[in-house]
Amino acid sequence: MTEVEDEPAVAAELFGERLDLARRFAGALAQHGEQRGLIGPLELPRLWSRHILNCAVVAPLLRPGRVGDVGSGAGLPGIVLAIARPDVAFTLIEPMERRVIWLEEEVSALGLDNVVVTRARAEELQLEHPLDQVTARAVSALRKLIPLTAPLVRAGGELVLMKGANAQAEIDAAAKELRKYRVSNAIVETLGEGLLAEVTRVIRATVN
Ligand SMILES: C[S@@+](CC[C@H](N)C(=O)[O-])C[C@H]1O[C@@H](n2cnc3c(N)ncnc32)[C@H](O)[C@@H]1O
Repeated sequence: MTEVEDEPAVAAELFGERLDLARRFAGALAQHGEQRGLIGPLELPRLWSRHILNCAVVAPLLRPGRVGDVGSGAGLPGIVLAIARPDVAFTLIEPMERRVIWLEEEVSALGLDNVVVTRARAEELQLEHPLDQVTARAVSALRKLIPLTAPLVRAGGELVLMKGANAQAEIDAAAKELRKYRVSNAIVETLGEGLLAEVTRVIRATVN
């Protein structure tokens, strides 16, 4: 054992009996991701440890209910979370046609019956039922991400936004937007410490 736990055990715990689905998704992304413009070539060798598992550690934060993933792109974190949490209904929100096609193909190939893919810019989306939680990864800085995500969430719901090491600075810079969109209790939470090669940071905040 090195300074991190052994990754197969972490993956088995996060995905349970759906570990094979996660491996199939990682395999598809490794095979087609670069050619379809979903993932850079430098990311391929660390796809499993730095992308799939870094997204999967967010899964325990989700409540059974309706979760949207804004800017799903390659399916990170949306598809990974949908594999890990079959009890949650996911809406993957992505405006780019070729990425939407990829997401729809993977949802169908993996047989994910808890996922709907919606082609839209998040700020233009009209939802019949607001979401319980919204996730996003690598979409934009928090002050720009708040107007895209908070309006999709019901009062009392939550934002769970994957961020880098400067997450707290992003919260500080977004004070005006947090107020305007009635988002409170923004905190940075670190996930996967001692479990993953690189920790995952999320900003969690309540939408009022
Ligand atoms: C850098 S990619 C990140 C994709 C994925 N979340 C990941 O971590 O690999 C940003 C994604 O956000 C999408 N996006 C950009 N603006 C958006 C908007 N207004 N609403 C929804 N998605 C948006 C882009 O099309 C793109 O797929």
